[in-house]
Amino acid sequence: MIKANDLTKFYYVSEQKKGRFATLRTFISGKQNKIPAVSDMSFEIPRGGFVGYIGPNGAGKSTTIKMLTGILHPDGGTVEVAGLSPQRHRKEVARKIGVVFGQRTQLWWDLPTRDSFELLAAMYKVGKQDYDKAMEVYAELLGLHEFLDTPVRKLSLGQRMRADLCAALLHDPDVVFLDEPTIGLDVTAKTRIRSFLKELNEREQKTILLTTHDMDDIEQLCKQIIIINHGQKVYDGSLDSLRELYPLPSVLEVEYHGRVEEVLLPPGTQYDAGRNVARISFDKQTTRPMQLIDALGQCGEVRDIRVQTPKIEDIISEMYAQPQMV
Ligand SMILES: Nc1ncnc2c1ncn2[C@@H]1O[C@H](COP(=O)(O)OP(=O)(O)OP(=O)(O)O)[C@@H](O)[C@H]1O
Repeated sequence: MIKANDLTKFYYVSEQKKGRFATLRTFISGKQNKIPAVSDMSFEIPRGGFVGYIGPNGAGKSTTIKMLTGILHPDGGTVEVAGLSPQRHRKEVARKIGVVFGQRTQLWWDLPTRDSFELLAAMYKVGKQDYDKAMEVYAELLGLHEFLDTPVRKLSLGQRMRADLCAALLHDPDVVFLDEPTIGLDVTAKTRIRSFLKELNEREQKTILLTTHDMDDIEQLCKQIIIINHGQKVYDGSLDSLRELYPLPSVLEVEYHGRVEEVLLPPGTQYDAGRNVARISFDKQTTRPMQLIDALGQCGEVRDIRVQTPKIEDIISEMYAQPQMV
């Protein structure tokens, strides 16, 4: 459904002069540096795939999405979405894809949410029957009824994200690109969006490419992950295989009120007497955090519990610490 072949993109950035009148001298010199944002990127995503496209800040994720959606022209390589080139067949591809940028909205700020949907449906030439059917399904699944008549600027972030998802799906695209759809949302809002995306992929067989910095999004949703760093692909496969290659533990931290029975702490626990905090590493695949919470709860009166899961940045650091695998 999506094919990228040696996809490459450079940006040209003015060479910054230093010292007196730096801005003016930068402007006059006109010298530009060529910065590779994406280099020789190749991957394939099958119909019905759910792919996490991940990497640290500045890795080249948004630049790739912009090339896949036809917003940017590649400097090298080719891309195909639903059998078409987004650059040569931009309009046809636009009908086959839906895009959500978590940081921006495609809805009209001052209009009631419903009016934005109607405008988008008219732009995509969605017939009345299809529009009504899509609204019936998505408004229900995303819980939009309560704010359909509210202006977009008055929506909470979670409500706006749900509305943006609906807007991206009204023309029934085969492929959905999601750039950080859960950014800034609370746990309940994230859970709601994730279960919707799962259903969209499983029931409607939409092909989804998701960029995110949230490992829980990846764990709960993605069948395939592609990791990029400095514009290059460093991993393409399942999360389970990645975990086997780079096992990284989660960490449970328990903070206590008052005295702690240190002798009862499970083996491997580090206890920081100054902060009254116990820390233990565990593998989420083999150990349930509840078992450890129970054990640590026996050692004193618990004030707070925190679980830290490995971050994608940690996995990438680990990959570079073991370069033979990259
Ligand atoms: N318009 C631009 N002009 C010049 N350089 C750019 C431009 N857009 C992005 N870049 C640079 O290209 C590289 C890749 O940027 P990109 O936005 O694709 O990364 P990203 O992985 O999406 O990052 P983030 O997770 O922070 O959104 C970065 O070094 C960035 O500074």
